[in-house]
Amino acid sequence: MIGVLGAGAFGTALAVALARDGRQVMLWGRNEGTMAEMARTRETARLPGVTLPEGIEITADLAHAAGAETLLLAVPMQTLSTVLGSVSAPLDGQKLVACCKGIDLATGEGPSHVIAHAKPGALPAILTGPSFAADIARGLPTALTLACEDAEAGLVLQHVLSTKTLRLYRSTDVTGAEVGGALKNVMAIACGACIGAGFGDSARAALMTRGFAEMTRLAVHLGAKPETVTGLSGLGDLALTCTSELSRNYRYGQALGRAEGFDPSVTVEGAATARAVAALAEREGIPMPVSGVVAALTEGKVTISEALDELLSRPLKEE
Ligand SMILES: NC(=O)C1=CN([C@@H]2O[C@H](COP(=O)(O)OP(=O)(O)OC[C@H]3O[C@@H](n4cnc5c(N)ncnc54)[C@H](O)[C@@H]3O)[C@@H](O)[C@H]2O)C=CC1
Ligand SMILES: O=C(CO)COP(=O)(O)O
Repeated sequence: MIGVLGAGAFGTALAVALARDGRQVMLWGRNEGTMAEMARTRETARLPGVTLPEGIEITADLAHAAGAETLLLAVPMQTLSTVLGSVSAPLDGQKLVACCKGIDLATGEGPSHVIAHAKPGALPAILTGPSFAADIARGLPTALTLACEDAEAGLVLQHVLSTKTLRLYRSTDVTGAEVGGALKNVMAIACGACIGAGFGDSARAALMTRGFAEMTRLAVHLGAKPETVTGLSGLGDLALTCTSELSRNYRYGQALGRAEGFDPSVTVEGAATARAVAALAEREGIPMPVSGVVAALTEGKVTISEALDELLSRPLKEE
């Protein structure tokens, strides 16, 4: 049995893909009324046009869902610690796969460390890479990274969670996979802002490349392998999110670039993560100029033209 905690777009899409491939899945969401409606209609507004297969048990009972041997944690990053704290069972020996992307603002940690602190007896892993929930739910071909420090558990998870259209590549470099997934959202905001402000495609390509350099610098500093950053979880997801209007982070950036408002109920992981990264970079003494500018932009501390000036006025250096 696979339990999915978080019945938003991504958790539901994963549940649909796994159930379609014959897995028994429990999908948990915190709102009883919403879950009852989902169970009745077998539909959700988060994934229009998608029918939830019968193999998905829909529940608002957290303790029940948390009993599954494998748990996919598909809640927003800044709520992960609270959600895990609401599960009273220790989850010892259970595989906890973080499906969220970001860095916890309160602790400066990625999802696997948040899991390790909340449930020290569990086996943490991360599922990350280029994939829009709508694509996964429609059964379109997708390739992701499944990273787990315990190689044996990683192998089991790779097989449990791969389907005919969802292809998982295995890694033991959890830090590298987490940093890639977290930073690509920050860079997507930067790229969206660049396009929204009319700075052009050449500027966006420069931001993606320098953003990738920042991603690599932080990941390697934290002990990751550089080749992980060039994989699906890093470069792959950066390429998708910085170039597609289907990305919420990119669209949020576009709104910033146009000095327009943005619906605060939409999940935009890169905003809080930019602030977490800026604090981490300062603490560790790592230059992360694009992340710093995105953090300042999202906090309203600089305008889009001040952000551009800040990046362009940096001392000239070697690539
Ligand atoms: N939507 C996508 O295409 C993808 C999303 N992700 C990641 O998945 C994570 C979740 O994103 P989405 O599902 O897209 O967001 P969403 O906004 O569609 O859904 C978030 C869900 O979390 C629930 N939630 C919020 N706060 C909660 C709390 N304190 N306790 C319990 N539940 C809570 C909401 O009710 C909602 O059902 C994010 O980290 C995102 O980066 C990863 C890959 C693709
Ligand atoms: O992570 C994603 C694609 O891999 C989804 O991106 P957004 O959260 O920006 O929509």
